[in-house]
Amino acid sequence: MKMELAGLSVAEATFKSFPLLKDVLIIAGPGNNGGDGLVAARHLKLWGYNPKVYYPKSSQKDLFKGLQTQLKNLDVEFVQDINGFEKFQLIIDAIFGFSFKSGEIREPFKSIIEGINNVPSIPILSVDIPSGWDVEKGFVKGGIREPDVLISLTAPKPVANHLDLGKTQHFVGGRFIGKEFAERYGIEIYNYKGYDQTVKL
Ligand SMILES: NC(=O)C1=CN([C@@H]2O[C@H](COP(=O)(O)OP(=O)(O)OC[C@H]3O[C@@H](n4cnc5c(N)ncnc54)[C@H](O)[C@@H]3O)[C@@H](O)[C@H]2O)[C@H](O)CC1
Ligand SMILES: [K+]
Repeated sequence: MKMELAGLSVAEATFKSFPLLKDVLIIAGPGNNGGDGLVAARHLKLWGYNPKVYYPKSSQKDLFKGLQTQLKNLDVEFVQDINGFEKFQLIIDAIFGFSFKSGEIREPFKSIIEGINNVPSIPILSVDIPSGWDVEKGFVKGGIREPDVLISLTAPKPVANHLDLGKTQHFVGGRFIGKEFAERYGIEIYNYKGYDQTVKL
C-alpha cells in the first residue's frame, strides 16, 4: 500500500514538473526505491507518457514480479541496456533510497550513475534520496549529479538539507500517515491540498 502511494506521488511530481517531457527513462534499483519507480512508470504510461524501464537487478519477490507483469501488460518496454541516454528527455532516479550504504557503489549502478553524470543536459527527478549520496551528509564522490527535482517520501531525509534549492525543486509525497502518527514522531504535517499526493516545499 505504501509503495503504491509513494509511486503515485512520484508520478504526480513528474507530471507537475515535466508535463511535456514524455520520453522518460526510469532506472529502478534493487530495493523498494526501485519499486516506487516501477509503480510510477505504470501511472506515467496511463497518463500518456512513454516510459521505458531499466531494471538490471530485478527482484524476484512476488510484489516486484507483479509490478513487472503489470508494466509488461501495459506494453511498457524494459530496456536491457542503455545505449546512450541522449534519446531520453528525462531520467527518474529510483536507484537507491534511504538504505543506501555509502562507500564504493557496486556495479552495475556505479557505471549507470557515471553514465547519467556524463549527460548533464537531461533533467533528473530523484526518488527520496539522490542516488549515491550519503543519507546524512549529502553529495559524495560517485553520487548522481544534483537532481532537478527531488520527491521526498513521507518526510524529507537529512540529505535534503544539502540540496541547492536554487537548482532543485523539492516535493514531499507519500501521503499515508495520519496527524496523530506525525505528531508522535515529530514529522511535519504538510499542507496537501484536496486529493493531491504531493506538496511543493
Ligand atoms: N519504509 C517506508 O516507509 C517506505 C519506503 N519507501 C521507499 O523505500 C526506500 C527504501 O527502500 P529499501 O528497500 O530499504 O532500500 P533501497 O531501495 O534504499 O536500496 C537498498 C538496496 O541497495 C543496495 N545497496 C546499498 N548500498 C549499496 C552500494 N553501496 N552499492 C550497491 N548497492 C547498494 C542494497 O543491497 C539493497 O539491495 C525509500 O527510500 C523509499 O523510496 C516507500 O516510499 C514506501 C514507504
Ligand atoms: K533515488
